[in-house]
This record gives sequence, structure tokens and C-alpha cells, in this order.
Amino acid sequence: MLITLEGLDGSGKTTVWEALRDVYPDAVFTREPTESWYGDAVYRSMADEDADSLAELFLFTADHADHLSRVIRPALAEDDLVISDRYSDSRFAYQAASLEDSDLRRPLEFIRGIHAAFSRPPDATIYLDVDPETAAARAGATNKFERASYLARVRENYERLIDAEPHRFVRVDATQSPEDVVEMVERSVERLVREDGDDGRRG
Ligand SMILES: Nc1ncnc2c1ncn2[C@@H]1O[C@H](COP(=O)(O)OP(=O)(O)O)[C@@H](O)[C@H]1O
Ligand SMILES: Cc1cn([C@H]2C[C@H](O)[C@@H](COP(=O)(O)OP(=O)(O)O)O2)c(=O)[nH]c1=O
Repeated sequence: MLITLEGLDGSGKTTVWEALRDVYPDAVFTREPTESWYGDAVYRSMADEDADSLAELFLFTADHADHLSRVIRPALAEDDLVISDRYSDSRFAYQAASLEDSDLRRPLEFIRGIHAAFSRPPDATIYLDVDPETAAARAGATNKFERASYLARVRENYERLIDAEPHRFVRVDATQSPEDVVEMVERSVERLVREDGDDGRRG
């Protein structure tokens, strides 16, 4: 089963991802951007204010393709629980915001279309919901994506994704204390894993 963690920068994904590691020691914990030369290329582009947004989309997507073949698909073939800190929804939300003012029509649909051809959608996605101002303040604006005005557009895209697939997402109020957020997420993951097991027995 593949569970992804999504949300704005500073929403607390890494904090809950670390906490889940203690609860599920046998699960595969992974993240995007990945730790690979593809991930390095992505970080290089992020550090460049003038990077072309379309080229940047394809760098992130190349990193995802490598992540799928090297980590995600092999782990799922072994029936492992996989928990990824960011995944394809980050591309749909962030790169659609970056490409909003480009010549590209309907960037979010375009990016989803590219992924539909090759990706493996998550079984469930925990969305850590926080306002853009809190997110930017927590993240410390260390990269070009961590500005409140940009994050506001990213958040709108996440809302569109949730509207399109309400059953895949679990929304957690990430303005609560870290302890409360971790507890909510742990309870949600426990339920998702249990329901997945029930399905398996029925199937
Ligand atoms: N619920 C929370 N309330 C307040 N601060 C938080 C909360 N969750 C995380 N933080 C702090 O915000 C910063 C970003 O958290 P992090 O888990 O790295 O978020 P992300 O991975 O989503 O960018 C860190 O300094 C972290 O300690
Ligand atoms: C995976 C992914 C990340 N991003 C952005 C979101 C973050 O600003 C940045 C990841 O940087 P990172 O330092 O890992 O931030 P975080 O801890 O918030 O995940 O890359 C995209 O724009 N598109 C993507 O597909």
C-alpha cells in the first residue's frame, strides 16, 4: 500500500514522516525530491530564480520516474507499506502554480495527463492543511517556492485535487500542535492500513 504525505512547505510533513518511522519500522520510508542525481538536478533548478518552469516540471517528473522504478514499484511488488513525503500531487499543485502564467492551457490537467501515462497513483494521501502565511513562516522562505503568495496558489490547486478525488485524501488540520497533528496522522494511517488488510482478505 502506498500512502503519501502532502501539504505546503512547513505544513509538518517531515515531522510526521519521522514520527511514523517509529510506529512502522518495517515500512519503506521515502521522499520526493529523491536522494539521487535526479534529485540533485531538481534542487539545482529550485535554486535558480530564472529556471524555466516547464523544464523544471520535467526535471521533477524525471526524478519521479526514477523513484517509481527504483523504490516504489519494487517495494509494492513485495507488498510493503510505502510512505512517501511528497509524491505526484506536489507536481500537480506546485508546477501547475508555476505554469499558471505560461502559454500552457490548463497546466494542472496537463501535468496530471503526463503522469496518467506512467505513474502509480497513491492509495491514500494525508493532506496537512495549513494557511500559506503560517506555512511560509515555518518554512523560513529558504527556496523560491516558500513565499506566501505562491503557496496560496499551490493551496488552491491542492483543493482542486481534493475536490476531484475526495475519497483518496485525508485532511488533517496542521495548525494544531505538532503532538496533535502526529496523533491525528497516526490514527489515520492505522485506519488506512487496517482497511487495506480487510480488503485483502475479502479480495
Ligand atoms: N504542528 C506544528 N506546529 C508548529 N510548528 C511545527 C508544526 N509541525 C512542524 N513544525 C515546525 O515547522 C518547521 C517545518 O516543519 P517540517 O516538518 O519540516 O515541514 P515540511 O516537511 O512540511 O516542510 C519545523 O521547524 C518544525 O519544527
Ligand atoms: C516533489 C516536489 C517538490 N516540490 C517542491 C516543494 C518544496 O518547496 C520543495 C522540496 O523541498 P524540501 O526542501 O524537501 O521541502 P519540504 O520539506 O517542504 O518537502 O520542492 C515541487 O515543486 N514539485 C514537486 O514535484
